[in-house]
Amino acid sequence: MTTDVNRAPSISVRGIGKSYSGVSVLRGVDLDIAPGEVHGLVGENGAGKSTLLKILGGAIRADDGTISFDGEQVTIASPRDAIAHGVSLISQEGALVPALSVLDNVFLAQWSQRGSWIRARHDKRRLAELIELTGFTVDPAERVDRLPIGVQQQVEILRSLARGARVLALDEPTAVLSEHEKENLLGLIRRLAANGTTIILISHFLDEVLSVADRVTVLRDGNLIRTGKAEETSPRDLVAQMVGREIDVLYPDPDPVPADAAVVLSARGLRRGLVQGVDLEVRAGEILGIAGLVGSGRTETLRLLFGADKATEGVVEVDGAALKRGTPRHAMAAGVAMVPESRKEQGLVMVRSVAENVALSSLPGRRVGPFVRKKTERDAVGEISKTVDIRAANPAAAIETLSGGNQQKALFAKWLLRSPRVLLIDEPTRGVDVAAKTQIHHLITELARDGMAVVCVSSEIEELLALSHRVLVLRHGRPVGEYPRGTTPETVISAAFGDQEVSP
Ligand SMILES: Nc1ncnc2c1ncn2[C@@H]1O[C@H](COP(=O)(O)OP(=O)(O)OP(=O)(O)O)[C@@H](O)[C@H]1O
Repeated sequence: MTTDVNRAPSISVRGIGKSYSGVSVLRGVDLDIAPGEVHGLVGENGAGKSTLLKILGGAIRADDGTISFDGEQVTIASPRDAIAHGVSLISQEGALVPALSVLDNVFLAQWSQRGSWIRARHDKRRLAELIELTGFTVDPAERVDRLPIGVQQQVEILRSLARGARVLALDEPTAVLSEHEKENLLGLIRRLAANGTTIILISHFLDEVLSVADRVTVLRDGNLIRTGKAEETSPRDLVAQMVGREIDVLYPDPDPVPADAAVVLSARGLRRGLVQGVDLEVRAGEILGIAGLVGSGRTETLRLLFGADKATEGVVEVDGAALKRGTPRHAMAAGVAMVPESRKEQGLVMVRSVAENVALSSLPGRRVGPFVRKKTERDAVGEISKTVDIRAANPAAAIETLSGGNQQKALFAKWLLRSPRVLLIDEPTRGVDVAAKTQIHHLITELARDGMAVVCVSSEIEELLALSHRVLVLRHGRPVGEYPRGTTPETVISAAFGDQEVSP
């Protein structure tokens, strides 16, 4: 072997193919990546991006094709093989041991190699160095299951670096990050690449990919459409290549809220944990956005509104009647639905089918809305799946076999089937491709037009300002301002930061 083990290899992928149950999801993919290159990978939900990365990371095996490093063909049959070649995959699913500390997770795989006390001292020092290098703020002693998703991802990156990764494959790493954290991560990617690490980056944020990548590859329906230099490519070009035609990805404007629209949802003095006294009102036909930094109490506020957590103080009212018991069952009976942040932990049963998951929330006694009226359940599930454009091999396919973005759409469909009066949505378009994102925005504006009251939390300030009639900004669990449509993102971001300095 002539490969210098410390240097990132050039990667050559030839004729990679993969099928599931006879359905081809990657076809004859040829790709060359230079050492130290940042290579962007884009495409619609289900295009095959994660599949390609999982093949390089040894999580799955290709049916056809070869992979070579520095001209030598290699076999990557398992994650262990990939790590031995210096390839580290950070997947959408995450791969940490929940009950262990950050330190233990970072060095777990290397435990057998050294005596325990030497290990402890060496590992602590090494982790401190890596934390400094990356600029992450992670407590080495904290259990990883107590950390927000964005920080868990940082732990995975630290683990990859501790293993000496020469190729870092990142599957939608910024989907779970706030604007500020995104900038940090993109800065780190640039620094790592400048030091010779090869980075493969999947993202639905096309501006972001173009800003950090040297070259970008577009996949569509399992085919490689084009690899081009980032500096010669625009987001519009990428969308056209991803979708196969020119499309408009402008956000729709919501209709004005009728002057006489009644208040459907109101909350006064909500408190629990991070939430330190939130008041809000949403009228029929209104979309209220909630913005704030990670830890500002955005998600926690939605959970209190839904009764997923019980408020220690305060009241929530729907149509003027208090939700006394503060449980999800009670909220649902009053017509409140919630699309949660984490599709895995809170929303979907991964081993059950798309149809079962979508139908799961339609318990006896649900309200009969436009999607269900005069239809059998199966037809209704089929129709709603079409409306949000869930791309699955068939409705009987298990949710875990869907691409990440399509899982998100299934989660959305599940709650729409109930035709709620109040829709609470946390990060509605996380992991969703640009075209599908516009569809979801249209859908939310249509639901508001039909009189639904919508509360939407999103880390994407621009999305929030485009979608909402008003944006409420939370800081340290309290509302610190309310902004109408047309406000600049910078204004909202500085309100979210408060007296802290706003990063440019
Ligand atoms: N284990 C599996 N069994 C069956 N089909 C699968 C399995 N894993 C993935 N697929 C299918 O392969 C196709 C490609 O999925 P992949 O996850 O690679 O898409 P993606 O481009 O990463 O999408 P996203 O942007 O939504 O993450 C999808 O149609 C998906 O349903």
